[in-house]
Amino acid sequence: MSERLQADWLSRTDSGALYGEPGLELLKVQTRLCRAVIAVQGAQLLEFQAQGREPLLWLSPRAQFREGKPVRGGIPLCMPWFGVNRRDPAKPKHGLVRNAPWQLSGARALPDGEVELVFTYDHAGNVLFSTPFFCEVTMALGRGLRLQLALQNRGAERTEFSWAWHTYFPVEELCKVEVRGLEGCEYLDNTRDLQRFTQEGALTFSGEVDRIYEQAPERQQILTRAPIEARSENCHSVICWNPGAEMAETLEDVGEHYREYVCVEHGNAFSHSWQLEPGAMARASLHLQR
Ligand SMILES: O=P(O)(O)OC[C@H]1O[C@@H](O)[C@H](O)[C@@H](O)[C@@H]1O
Repeated sequence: MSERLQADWLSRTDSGALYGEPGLELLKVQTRLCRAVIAVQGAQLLEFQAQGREPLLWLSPRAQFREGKPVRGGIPLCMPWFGVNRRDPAKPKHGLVRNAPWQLSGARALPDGEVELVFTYDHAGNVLFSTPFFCEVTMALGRGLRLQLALQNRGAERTEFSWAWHTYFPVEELCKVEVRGLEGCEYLDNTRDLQRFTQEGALTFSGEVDRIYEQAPERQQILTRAPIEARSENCHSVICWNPGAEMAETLEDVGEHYREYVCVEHGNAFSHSWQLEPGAMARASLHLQR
């Protein structure tokens, strides 16, 4: 049973009701412009579909919905470190906010038919990441999807934060997908000890791809049957990932489904990580649309 919140376009449900796997609290958005499902844990969009268009996000048919565990698909937010923690590789990959309990702190309808949700997460500082920080994600859902991030260092020391919106996009034929908008960019190849290369032409996927593009431009297109446009502000890193057949076998929530998605992730990692002074706040945004 889903419980209606104050707005008639927003209801509370859970992963048992929607995906047959109890474990996580979910929010459902249904408006005349779109439908979306969001996990409160991690403030993670799991599904988004604009009226009359194809779904924008891929959610693994093998996704697991457990408290404190990452959900495979949608848009997890990786933070306060992206990928392997460089100071302590034993720490969990991609930081802690994707597995953390967030708060829904606002929900309102905008004049043009879009709706806006605001989620916050307040990190007190712990053994995983000692600096306290505050994070706010605003989602505007309409014919497209707009995400805004505000991150504030609430500690007493200058601290490095690296992060990305780790978006999973659905594709029909992995071997025919092209990502445009990265031509000529330098990237670090995570399948080759982070060696540096230059992207020649559009990015295609034959085998494992795991690349961190630096100084990425603001726009990319993911060419599938219904092309996807990504436009970002203040996201200087774009990370492209698909595990390929062999690595996918080792991921129990992916397996043979690796052919169904590509990740094109937007954020600031490696040389573009944010260095925030005590009290400083940084912002970024991402706009996605079919
Ligand atoms: O399985 P996870 O922790 O969600 O990470 C998935 C992938 O995320 C990508 O962003 C990384 O570049 C890859 O190296 C990583 O394998």
